[in-house]
Amino acid sequence: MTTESQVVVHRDKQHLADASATRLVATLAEAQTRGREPHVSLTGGSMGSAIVASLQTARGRDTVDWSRVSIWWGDERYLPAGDPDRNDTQNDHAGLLDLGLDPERVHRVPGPDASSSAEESAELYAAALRASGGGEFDVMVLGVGPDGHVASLFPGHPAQLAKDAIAVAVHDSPKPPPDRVSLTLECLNRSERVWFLVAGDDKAGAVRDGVEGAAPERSTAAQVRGLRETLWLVDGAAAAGLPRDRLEH
Ligand SMILES: O=C1O[C@H](COP(=O)(O)O)[C@@H](O)[C@H](O)[C@H]1O
Repeated sequence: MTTESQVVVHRDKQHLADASATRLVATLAEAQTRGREPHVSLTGGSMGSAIVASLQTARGRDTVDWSRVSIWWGDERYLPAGDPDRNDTQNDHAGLLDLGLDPERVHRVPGPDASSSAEESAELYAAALRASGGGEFDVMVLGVGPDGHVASLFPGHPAQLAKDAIAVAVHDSPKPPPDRVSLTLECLNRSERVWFLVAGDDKAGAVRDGVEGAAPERSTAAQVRGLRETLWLVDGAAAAGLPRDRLEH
């Protein structure tokens, strides 16, 4: 845990998605200026597709060489390629592939059509991360569930406690579908920048717990910090449980 978290509040979900997309573009462009070939981890859920959709029209979009950006996911529902409930399918439908990415650098979590089990999928995904240099992300984008989960690591679930692993199989997920693959806390915590994207009043408690550093049984989000930056990018409704002196606008 290396950085203090900052909270940035946006007017509503759309402004949050648009501002986060602009922030991502600026961060990637700056990394490329330094000669980096950046790695970004995307998220599923309500904000996952919102930021991808906003990237289509984000200011400065063309300053990024998207063909040299590597894309990963923090978690995936263990379903076949193209299943509408997969996070990557939802991001694809939001326009991910219209950005000009190199398909070789879009690293999808294998589903049951490409692996024999969620365990094997996690191993294959971890191997792909190791082959790419070890699973250190420039930007880790995370949604947060109302129960405080990030990726597919649910508070109190055994997968949350996985050690010495990059990725882990998750069974009996409290949120459907039951079988998933997730990056581990150890891996999430090797990201330069961690950005939590959260909108909606049903998430106000999860945001408060995450920002205030609640225990693992209550909040997985609270266990994740970026090496260089930890940002809670939220809308006004999701920020409702926080003291005013924690907020930036
Ligand atoms: O199932 C998932 O849920 C979380 C949060 O989703 P939301 O719809 O409550 O915003 C998401 O971040 C994760 O990637 C996904 O698999």
